[in-house]
Amino acid sequence: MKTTNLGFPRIGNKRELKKAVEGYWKGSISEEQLKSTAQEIRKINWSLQDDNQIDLIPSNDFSLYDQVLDLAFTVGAIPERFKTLQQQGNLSDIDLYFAMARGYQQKGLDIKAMSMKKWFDTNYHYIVPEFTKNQDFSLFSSKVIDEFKEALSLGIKTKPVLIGPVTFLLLGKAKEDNFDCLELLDKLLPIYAKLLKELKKLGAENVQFDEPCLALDSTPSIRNKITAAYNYFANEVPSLKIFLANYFDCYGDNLATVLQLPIHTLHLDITRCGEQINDIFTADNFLSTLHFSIGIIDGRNIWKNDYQKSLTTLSKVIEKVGKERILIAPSCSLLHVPCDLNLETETSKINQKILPWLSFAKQKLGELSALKQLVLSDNFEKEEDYIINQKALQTRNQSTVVHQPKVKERVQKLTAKDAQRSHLFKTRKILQKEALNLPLYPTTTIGSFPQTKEVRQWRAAFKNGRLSAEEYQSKLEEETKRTISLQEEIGLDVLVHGEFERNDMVEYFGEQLEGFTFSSFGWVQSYGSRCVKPPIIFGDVSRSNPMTVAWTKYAQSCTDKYIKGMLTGPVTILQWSFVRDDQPRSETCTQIALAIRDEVQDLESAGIKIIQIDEPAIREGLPLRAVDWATYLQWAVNAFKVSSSGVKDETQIHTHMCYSEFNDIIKSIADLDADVITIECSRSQMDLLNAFASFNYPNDIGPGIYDIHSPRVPSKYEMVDLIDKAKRHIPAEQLWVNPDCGLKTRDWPETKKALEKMVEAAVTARKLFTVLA
Ligand SMILES: CN1c2c(nc(N)[nH]c2=O)NC[C@@H]1CNc1ccc(C(=O)N[C@@H](CCC(=O)N[C@@H](CCC(=O)N[C@@H](CCC(=O)O)C(=O)O)C(=O)O)C(=O)O)cc1
Ligand SMILES: N[C@@H](CCS)C(=O)O
Ligand SMILES: [Zn+2]
Repeated sequence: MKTTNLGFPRIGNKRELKKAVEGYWKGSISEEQLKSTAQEIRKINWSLQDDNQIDLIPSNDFSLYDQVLDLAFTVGAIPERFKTLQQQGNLSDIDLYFAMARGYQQKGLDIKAMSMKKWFDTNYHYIVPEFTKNQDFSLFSSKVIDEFKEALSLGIKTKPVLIGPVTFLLLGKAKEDNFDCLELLDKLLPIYAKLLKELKKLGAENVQFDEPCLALDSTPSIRNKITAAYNYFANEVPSLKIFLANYFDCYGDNLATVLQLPIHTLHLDITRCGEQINDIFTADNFLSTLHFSIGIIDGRNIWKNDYQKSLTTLSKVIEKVGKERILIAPSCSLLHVPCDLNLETETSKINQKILPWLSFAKQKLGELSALKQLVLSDNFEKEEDYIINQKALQTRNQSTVVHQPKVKERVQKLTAKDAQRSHLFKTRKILQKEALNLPLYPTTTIGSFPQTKEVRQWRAAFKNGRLSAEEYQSKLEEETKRTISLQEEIGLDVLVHGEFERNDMVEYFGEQLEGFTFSSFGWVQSYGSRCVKPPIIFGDVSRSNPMTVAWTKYAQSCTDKYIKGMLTGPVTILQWSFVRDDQPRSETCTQIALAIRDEVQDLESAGIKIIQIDEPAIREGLPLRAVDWATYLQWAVNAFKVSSSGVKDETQIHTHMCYSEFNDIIKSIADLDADVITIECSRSQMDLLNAFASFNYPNDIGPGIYDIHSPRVPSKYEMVDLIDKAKRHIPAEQLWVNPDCGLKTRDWPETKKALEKMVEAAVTARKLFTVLA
């Protein structure tokens, strides 16, 4: 029996990679310095896994930006505009790579970045490969080979990780009509084969192919492609052991196919789909040579593994196939959990009572080797590792900090009425029009304004005591006031306070809610160099004090215009936190919803007439298989409605969503019954609105008319054009004008210019509307 790992976090314990990459972008460090930091991180990660006696250690799980972009780069799937850019701008390969991820606006050139999308149901974003019908592939980068050699020189023969060809093509975007990216498989496979042969020559024995597309609803054509690809590899490189990994859900209707593949090992995510063990071992057609990687350590959450449960599962598997054909593994790459719990020392903000219940990436490696030892032990119950583990779990189960009867009671007492506004939108719209008197195409922003280095430094200084609470508050109030004056000058209709007090839109709320704790160094990569520090929900959730009322009231005191109160919604707080695993997610979500409801009502009582409850993660939380959607949508929509329905009809509730496609869930979006929804739309040139239009979406919509992910300032006419496009989908009286998302990652000069143009565009669109009417 062996242990293996599927991938390790690459940002470094203290986000060394983030700092180096951003330093390189700013020009403060050289390419060599960046590469040396990257190499040091890889070395630390490999050594750590080696020290923990992991038998099969991954390589090529490292990335300077994103592993899907790495693969596109490796197989030469470089869109034409970037090939031209490289020539015109004389870019080095590394600058070409970053240009694909971030776009390029220098030397008079203006090239749009490739788009980003959520990686399955995670909060990690990948760069979407772009494919054309006549797409050619070639071996463009030797990263996979280089990193294998690098580990070899440290005495570690790794298992290189590659995203499988079928998943890679399915994740891509066809840049031309009427062609299916999967048609490119035959052209792509020889490039993979070249890599495999080269790896084999260097001594590689195992290669991991990640094919998480197998966790999605599939088709016979996709299954045929899977069969074709892995038969091809087996023929081309017969002696290489192929480790096929699917994670985040069951193999489902793909199971029969994968059980027949000429592969060495099949990886199963037991944390998400325990029942597939039974399915496999009751199937009469799996190959007697097949090995199984049992993904039993949760790669998506931070709770200690329950050794008793795991050993029971493992013993069932061993009984069927014997120890020799088993590997113990995390359920997926450890990319989705923080690096090391040991960084949370006694000075950490983390609740010290909770600490013994947790396990981050490094600790999960320890769990893997401990489990292996326990399986091999004659009397595991007497082993120290087992006793300590069970004691920690017992303390957690019995802890008084977890269970709050009053919270449970409040959830129990909820009725349908609590999740329903008093009147239908039609009536509310009239009342709100009277109360608010906003123009046609009202202009607003999504909430955050630039989180400058200064703002972050004030927060850091406040946290470590170098700035008093009064000084911190007064600095943020000044920044808020300045931002409000600016919004007034620009002529926006509905203003925001700017969210300067927030480290993050979820962590900020987590820090103030009961039942949550938060780490000091628990960073997880969200995209590129950007990281988040997900709060940890360990117990029943409630709100003991208002969280945003003082900031919002202060902002409202600076202006006669409306300030939009700004909250994060229950589903998003749930989705972007590490969630307790001892009760259903729906229960935890309802508890959060009640806490947000309290805040909404307090904002209303403080005189705030417009309140936005952000839910960018509703779509991301959708289960991977359609059969599970209805249950999720029912409780997720209900939670939002619990949070938003405790106010008067005149109070206008907004919600905001980004990174989402709405076709699949449009009915549920309508069921949220928010008075206004603002959505990210500009990159799709309003195509996203099709879903709303064909559904005759009844409430108001603000389709984003400028892309906030790029420093580029759109012209007024571009935006007038987008408003016009939106008007072709949705009646003008329902439309709002706003950017795609918050402005926290932008700089001030471009923000100011873009918002000025946006307001000018709304004014022009209003005039055009009047003329045409
Ligand atoms: C909307 N998005 C979000 C997602 N998930 C979230 N949980 N939150 C989101 O907003 N998912 C989808 C998208 C992803 N988008 C982003 C966008 C931007 C970031 C980002 O900027 N992350 C920051 C970290 C933010 C943060 O917590 N900042 C802290 C400061 C922490 C820090 O760096 N401190 C320094 C000292 C300060 C200094 O001197 O500058 C230190 O510790 O060294 C804060 O503001 O207080 C990032 O840096 O990556 C993430 C997701
Ligand atoms: N209110 C948040 C939403 C981000 S999705 C912001 O503006 O940053
Ligand atoms: Zn957003």
